Amino acid sequence: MTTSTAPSASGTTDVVLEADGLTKHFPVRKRGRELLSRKVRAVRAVEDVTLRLHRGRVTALVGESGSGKSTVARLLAQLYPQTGGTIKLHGEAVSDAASGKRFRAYSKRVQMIFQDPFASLNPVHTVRYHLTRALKIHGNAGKSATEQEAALTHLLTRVQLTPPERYIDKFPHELSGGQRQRVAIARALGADPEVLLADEPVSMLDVSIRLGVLNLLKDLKERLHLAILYITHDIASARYFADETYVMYAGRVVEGGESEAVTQRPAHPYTQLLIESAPDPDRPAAQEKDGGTGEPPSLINPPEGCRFNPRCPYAMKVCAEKVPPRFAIPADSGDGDSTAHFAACWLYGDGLSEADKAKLREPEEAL
Ligand SMILES: Nc1ncnc2c1ncn2[C@@H]1O[C@H](COP(=O)(O)OP(=O)(O)OP(=O)(O)O)[C@@H](O)[C@H]1O
Repeated sequence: MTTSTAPSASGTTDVVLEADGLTKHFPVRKRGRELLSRKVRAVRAVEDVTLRLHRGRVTALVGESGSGKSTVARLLAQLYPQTGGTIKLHGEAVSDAASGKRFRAYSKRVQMIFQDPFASLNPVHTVRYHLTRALKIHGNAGKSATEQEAALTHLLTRVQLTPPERYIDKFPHELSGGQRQRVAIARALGADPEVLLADEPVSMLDVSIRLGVLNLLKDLKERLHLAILYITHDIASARYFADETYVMYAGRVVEGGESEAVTQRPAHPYTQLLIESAPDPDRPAAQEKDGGTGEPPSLINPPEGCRFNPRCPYAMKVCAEKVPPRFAIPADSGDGDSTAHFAACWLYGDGLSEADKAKLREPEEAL
């Protein structure tokens, strides 16, 4: 059974931001003999991505480097125009927010946090400058100096940089990586947004402080009911931190659903590979896989059908011919919402024999 609309793991209708069929192709500059050809070459970075972000929920977008995660975030932030598909905020199409005024109105509601807290703050300006600017741009600085000061104090307290007076006049170089990322988050909150798009917000931080920043984002989700997109390479952190998880491979979403289901009962062979190759302290090192055979494909000439098919141990003829739609994965108990978990994989297609499905549970035999 295919799922007609993008399934929501939450079952809620409180969708804040949604993408349908989102596609981004980056044209490649022609060289040499290509100059004579009319053919337009492009990096097909994001292809037909459908996802929903819900109020008060964290949605993880997981995948290896180059799978298109950051491009999805930048499209959702309207930093790039999309090649195809639609983006809706509270049901209203926002595809052309590129112009100054409309972009500002949009970015007030949808804010982005970048991976590198060292690059995202201007080294010649203090925390006060960064936060005041954000408050002013988005009309949240109040009507008097006292109100502005109160708004600054409130922002720093929100991101647990307390007492605020210890941080407010510091320059970025006087702060640790974790503190800088908290300032970047405070700056985003200065817009009073509904959506935070967090592009690998902890991957450049020391392991010891990552959890603190993730817990802060979780706290913001709960207190401010923000819809958060959490982009990561680390599927283990998605289980801990995200309510829903989508897995991307080579520009396409291959699996999605409640994080618990996706991480504990991964259905797509790529998700299984991702989980098997993630470091796990409870598993002997000898059992860890090395990421499987092969490399991610070229996105200029991606494989026909399922983009994972050249690496997939279960690949069938159809996998190299047709792009698989999203197939619902029934809950273990059989009584769950079967639309909550899906995999874009022909192994779950109608007509697949029980013997073929059983192979999925016995990967060694299938190989
Ligand atoms: N501005 C651009 N011009 C051309 N190609 C681009 C551009 N931005 C991204 N790409 C290509 O699009 C593909 C997806 O890149 P993207 O950065 O979205 O992946 P990612 O999953 O976020 O990777 P990482 O985890 O390394 O950031 C890559 O092949 C990348 O080289």
